[in-house]
Amino acid sequence: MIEHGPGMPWAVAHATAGDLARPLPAERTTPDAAIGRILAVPLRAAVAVPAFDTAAMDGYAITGPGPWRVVGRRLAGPGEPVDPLLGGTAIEIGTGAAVPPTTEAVLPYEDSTRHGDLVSGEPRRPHIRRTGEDLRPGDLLADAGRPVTATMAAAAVQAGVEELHTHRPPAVTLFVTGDEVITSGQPGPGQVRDSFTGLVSAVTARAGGHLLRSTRLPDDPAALADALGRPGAEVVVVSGSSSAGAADHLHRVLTALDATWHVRGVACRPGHPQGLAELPGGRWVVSLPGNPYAGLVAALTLLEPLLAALAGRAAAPPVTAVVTGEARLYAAGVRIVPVTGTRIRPGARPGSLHTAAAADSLAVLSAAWRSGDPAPRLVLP
Ligand SMILES: Nc1nc2c(c(=O)[nH]1)N[C@H]1C(S)=C(S)[C@@H](COP(=O)(O)OP(=O)(O)OC[C@H]3O[C@@H](n4cnc5c(N)ncnc54)[C@H](O)[C@@H]3O)O[C@H]1N2
Ligand code: MOO
Repeated sequence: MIEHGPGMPWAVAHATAGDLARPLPAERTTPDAAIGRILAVPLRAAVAVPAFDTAAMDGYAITGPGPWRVVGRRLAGPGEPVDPLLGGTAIEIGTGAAVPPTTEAVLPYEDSTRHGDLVSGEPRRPHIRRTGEDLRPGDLLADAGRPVTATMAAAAVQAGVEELHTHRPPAVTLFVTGDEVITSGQPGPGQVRDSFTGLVSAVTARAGGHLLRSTRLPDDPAALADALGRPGAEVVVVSGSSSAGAADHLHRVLTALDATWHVRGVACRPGHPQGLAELPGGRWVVSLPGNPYAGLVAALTLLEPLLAALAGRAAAPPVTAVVTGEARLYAAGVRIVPVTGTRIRPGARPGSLHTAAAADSLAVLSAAWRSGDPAPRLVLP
């Protein structure tokens, strides 16, 4: 059962979830498969960029004083190296083609005049991208700990990198408890439709993990114990069953499984009965209160920082920004309210998501907060 008293201060709970877990081991993947993951080792160029002396314009590769006699043509594409250019000669060249050794400049078509096989003009700039002038093998592209973006993956490919070393993304399984919860169709009398699976999936993906599956469980301690005891994902999320009711078995089951509690109740409204525990063997259990808005608060307070840490992201305190408006503050902890821009959206209740649906973030208001003061922000998924 949830401990009596207000519970762990919200900021301590949030920081604890981000500090507890070490990043999962690194894996090698293609650059594209690494997008969204976190670099486990620095990313360095494998080859020079450009890899060869390259024409930067369409025109003529020239050397020596003009006019130049055009002795050949080279367009971008594979091919044996061409012979060095002799003084007073030129070859017609395409952007991206390897320039012949000894080329002094590429004369763009628009700066040149051609009569028969003679070309003349005034080279104003070399228009040659020299081997390695952007990157040399071993140059640093990104430090360990950086998230791999699509741009970074493309830069890695350009620098000849075939594999990136990134932390394995944490896998999550969600157990949706509650005899009253249905996962499809319109609820009948006494039933509610599951609103956790989509939210947990989105928060998980944003933190760098992936939701393996969501399974509904009845309010039955044996079913819950069996589900938690089975090997599987690194992180098990349980929605509902977090509180004091006759059907709320999670705390008893975790005690029976010899779990260690790291967070057991948080001094916040809503979301008070949330928790974070560790099973023998190292799997994590995150307990989300069944009230959907309270569960969302818990997903952003405990699940997201835990997953981010497992995915290899450095823990960071939440961004703080000014909040204006009115809220009923909670004397023994924080009140967590939906906010659009700086403005509080009034009327959020633990069981309902519609107020948060119209907001862009949640603001964490201390008992001392006054309109216009900054407060930590949790961006809504
Ligand atoms: N005597 C006490 N009662 C309650 C306390 C308390 O401290 N003492 N805490 C209240 C608070 S705060 C919350 S939050 C809830 C937490 O409840 P549980 O986590 O045990 O969840 P349930 O009782 O199963 O459900 C609560 C509520 O949420 C609805 N629900 C559950 N799962 C889903 C789902 N997947 N999708 C949509 N809605 C869901 C469920 O039908 C209930 O209405 O306990 C208070 N009680
Ligand atoms: O804190 Mo419950 O988490 O109010 O709805």
